[in-house]
Amino acid sequence: MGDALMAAIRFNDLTLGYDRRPVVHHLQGEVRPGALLAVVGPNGAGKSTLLKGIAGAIEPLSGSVGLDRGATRIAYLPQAADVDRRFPISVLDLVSMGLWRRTGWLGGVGRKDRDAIEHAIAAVGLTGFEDRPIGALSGGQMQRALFARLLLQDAKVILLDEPLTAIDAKTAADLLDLVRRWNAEERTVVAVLHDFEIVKAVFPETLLVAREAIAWGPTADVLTPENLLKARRMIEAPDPAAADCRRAA
Ligand SMILES: Nc1ncnc2c1ncn2[C@@H]1O[C@H](COP(=O)(O)OP(=O)(O)OP(=O)(O)O)[C@@H](O)[C@H]1O
Repeated sequence: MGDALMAAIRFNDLTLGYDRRPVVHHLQGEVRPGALLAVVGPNGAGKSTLLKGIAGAIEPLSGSVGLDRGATRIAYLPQAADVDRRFPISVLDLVSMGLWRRTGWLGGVGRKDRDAIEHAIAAVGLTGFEDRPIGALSGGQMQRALFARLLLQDAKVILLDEPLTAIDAKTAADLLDLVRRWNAEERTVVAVLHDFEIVKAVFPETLLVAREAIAWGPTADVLTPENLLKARRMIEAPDPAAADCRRAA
């Protein structure tokens, strides 16, 4: 019971996949509250799948993700490619969605909420863009708007799937400042990233996945040439763990 309170996210022999085909196998471990954890690995390693599993967007094939869904609010930023920007809404509408949990679909937005929305938009440098349709934003501006929505969600656990991909250096630096701010506020941040320089500079802890956890711990201990080679080999080889899973089933 005491232990349960110590973890923000707990993986209990977690296997995730699609159509009964496992992608991430037998993950075990826990993310402590307030952790700043990078998830890295080759393309197709299962990083996005893992975030979807934590967010509850997909059900485990076996095992479980332990979190107190009632008490722990989760905010999830999907990969940019998964966000439909043809949806005809303005920046203001998009950012305001961060308050839906509080206001409900038809709930009124009071003065305090309007201030909070304004602050969030200012915090990501989008003041003046409020009425712009999201389809008319650059990739970087869209990512700023999505971060403003995350700010309003006020979640204890924040999941970011490749938040800095195809983003210029200035925007990346601004968004990383928000990540640092969340960390200072003792929120738990789990981010899928491909840029190891950013991981080393900002994320003290790293999980290297390639179908399974190859290494998990302090970033410098995880991002070694040996571990990265092991991860690449794991992805390039036929999937032996899938056979293991069938045997275990
Ligand atoms: N909706 C889906 N249905 C079936 N298979 C899927 C689905 N989404 C992902 N996969 C498969 O699961 C595996 C892991 O994909 P995932 O997107 O989790 O990897 P990733 O590590 O995030 O990769 P990348 O770095 O390329 O984004 C891949 O083989 C992929 O083809």
